[in-house]
Amino acid sequence: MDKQLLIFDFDGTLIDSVPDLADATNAMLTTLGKETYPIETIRNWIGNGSRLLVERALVGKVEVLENELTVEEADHAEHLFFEAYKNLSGSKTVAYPDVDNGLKKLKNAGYTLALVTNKPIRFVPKILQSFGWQDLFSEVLGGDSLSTKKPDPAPLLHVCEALNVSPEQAVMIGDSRNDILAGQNANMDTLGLSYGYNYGQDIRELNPTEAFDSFQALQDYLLK
Ligand SMILES: O=C(O)COP(=O)(O)O
Ligand SMILES: [Mg+2]
Repeated sequence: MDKQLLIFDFDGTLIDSVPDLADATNAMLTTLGKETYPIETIRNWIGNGSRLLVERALVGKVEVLENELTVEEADHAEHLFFEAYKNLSGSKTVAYPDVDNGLKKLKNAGYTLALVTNKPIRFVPKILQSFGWQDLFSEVLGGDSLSTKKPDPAPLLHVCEALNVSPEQAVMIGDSRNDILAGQNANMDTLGLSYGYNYGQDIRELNPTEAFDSFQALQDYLLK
């Protein structure tokens, strides 16, 4: 493939972090004396960063209506979630099959790698370190690194600028509509992965440039 820069999403693309995110969400709900949810429900609330995950858990559904929660209520719950996730993050999180090897092969093949996640940046270095990936990525941005997050194109364009690569030379790779829309909004090719978290919707419905059912298939395509 004639691209230079691969911008990866994190949760649902490289790592399966749902078990830890679900535990932290349920710990927060338990502290608040509220009903907890099964992991399969919580999986469909991931993708727009921690704040929206917390708000969705508080109302028990994906769509959070205006005025359904007070800012104070959501702030307090988010604080409880952060405390729980700080302790839990990484304990049940695993890399998807072939990701560890695949990332190293792609880097060795000459691609520049970057990471753009909607996860708050403070949780990212510890997880990268736990997989020994701290030196793989030339740029790493979290959901709160800039004033906007995916599906806004700003984080992707920021990475391109920092690495002096044009959007045409970059490709966004992710599991969620937020990744595909961010890439499309940045005028980049997009590669979708079907195994992650996309609100239960097939990633192909977002019309990515290509879509794959495994990291191995993605890797084969990129190394062709
Ligand atoms: O934190 C989230 O909501 C999702 O994170 P991601 O952007 O790495 O998939
Ligand atoms: Mg994701």
